[in-house]
Amino acid sequence: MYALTTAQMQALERYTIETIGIDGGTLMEIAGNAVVMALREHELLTHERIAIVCGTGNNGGDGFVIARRLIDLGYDVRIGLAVEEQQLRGDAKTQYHILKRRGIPVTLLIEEVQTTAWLASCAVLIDCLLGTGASGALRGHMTWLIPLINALEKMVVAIDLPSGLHANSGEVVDAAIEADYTLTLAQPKIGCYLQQASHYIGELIVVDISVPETLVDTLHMTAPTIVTPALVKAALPARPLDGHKGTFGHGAVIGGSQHYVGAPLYSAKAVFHSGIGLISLIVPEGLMPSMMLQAPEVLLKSAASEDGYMTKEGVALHDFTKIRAVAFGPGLGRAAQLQEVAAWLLALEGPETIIVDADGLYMMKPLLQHVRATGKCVILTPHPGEMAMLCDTTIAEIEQHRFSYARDLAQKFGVYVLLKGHRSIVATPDGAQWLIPIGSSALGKGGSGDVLTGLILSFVTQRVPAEQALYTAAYLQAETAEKLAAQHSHYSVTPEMVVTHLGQLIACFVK
Ligand SMILES: NC(=O)C1=CN([C@@H]2O[C@H](COP(=O)(O)OP(=O)(O)OC[C@H]3O[C@@H](n4cnc5c(N)ncnc54)[C@H](OP(=O)(O)O)[C@@H]3O)[C@@H](O)[C@H]2O)[C@H](O)CC1
Ligand SMILES: [K+]
Repeated sequence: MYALTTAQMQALERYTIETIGIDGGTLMEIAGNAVVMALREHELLTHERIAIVCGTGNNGGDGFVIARRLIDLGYDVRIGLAVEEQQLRGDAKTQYHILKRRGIPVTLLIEEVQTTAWLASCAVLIDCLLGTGASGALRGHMTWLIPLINALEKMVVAIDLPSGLHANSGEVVDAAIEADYTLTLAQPKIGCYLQQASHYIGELIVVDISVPETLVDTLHMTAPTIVTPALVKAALPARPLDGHKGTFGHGAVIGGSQHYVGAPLYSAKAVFHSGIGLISLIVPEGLMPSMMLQAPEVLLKSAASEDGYMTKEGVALHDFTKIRAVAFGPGLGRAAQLQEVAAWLLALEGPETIIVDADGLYMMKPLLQHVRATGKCVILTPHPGEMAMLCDTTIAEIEQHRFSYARDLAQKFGVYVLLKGHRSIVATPDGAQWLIPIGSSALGKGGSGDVLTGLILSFVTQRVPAEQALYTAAYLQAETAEKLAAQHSHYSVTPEMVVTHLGQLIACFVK
């Protein structure tokens, strides 16, 4: 499954019509019928009255097909048109005339008081006002109709996209339908994962309309792959029955400073709950007493420090020859000597992979142009604020163009990037991207980033390829947090709870 732009979706549609030979009218008929099947399969219909509201374009045309088919199946359906009849064009106009010839009435929704009463008499509202063709601020009757639909607080199912949500950017100019469910056609649109889109989308269901996913390859498109449970299951490291500590590998966390004691501990604990063989935790010497008894499974190592921050000499005393991967940054702080640690780490023989998080990102930024020459696999895991620092721009700019900033950073320096957020993105040096379609507000707490870093470290140490380790870690953390939030609320789930409950989710995947 891919997240596509409007232009890409239109290219797939054009290919299906012009090259495969399924004409536009037939495609609309297939789409409408497929939506009806999905509505029934997901039990979104009621035997009370259903209203289908339609606009000028093909999204409205889909609505006419859906309405006709539901009527044929015995549902009590009302159809509303939010534009004048003469504004209809192409396949939508054809479908409108099919309704007319069938004697099915269509109500014009061009007057607010009557429309309110009309909508209020229905239990479910199906939104076919605008789809991928929407642009700019709302115009005409949509300006009052969309807020009115939201105010009625009925169950709303949006077809293809919630009307008013921009398919490419996730932007909402004035208002957009706040759907309970969005039945998107063929493939999800990229805007469903950007900005505030999740507020409008509700549950996203993808409907197959005979525009197959394989066309994305046929047409050589580059689009982010949406991470599914199947991809996560396939990426989990093998666990041979006779495996031992050496099989599952030795990783290290370098972090902690006088002000941040908990962060590296969270990373180290997450590592241990996800299959690694051995974990070393290297912290400034002053932190040793407070860490001693907190995680007995961790090999705790002290590094000489100055002003509460570790020194290169202090870290370099330790043996890294058997360590496969290092996470650099949790609780590290920022100090000039830490830049020396970063430079030493990049040049270090032994660890094949370096994961850079939190303040480590600030220390690594001036060195990024040297990454390619080292031949190491370097993974950056910024949140939007850290990404803005790395790209010398603002958070707002990053949030508006998440996919392009992640891809450009990865390609510029030959690094792997996990741009965190409500919908995290993975980008690789060769331009591939993955999108994690889930997230959790329960993770909006200090410590969550450290847990994620630990999970990534654990998976790469177990020799999971970097991009798979990134999307698997992010997916498992978000899903665990959501499952916990269902029991304990989004307010109360802590990073520690996520760590200790990860195993329940992993168990479901490896069954
Ligand atoms: N993906 C597929 O393979 C298929 C998709 N289908 C459906 O088609 C729509 C896309 O259809 P399209 O006609 O391109 O676009 P819309 O239905 O979104 O309508 C666009 C018209 O709406 C008006 N418009 C645009 N922006 C606004 C606005 N901000 N306010 C008010 N009105 C707006 C505009 O009309 P004008 O008369 O004002 O010019 C646009 O022309 C896709 O989403 C699917 O639902 C196919 O049915 C099956 C295959
Ligand atoms: K819609």
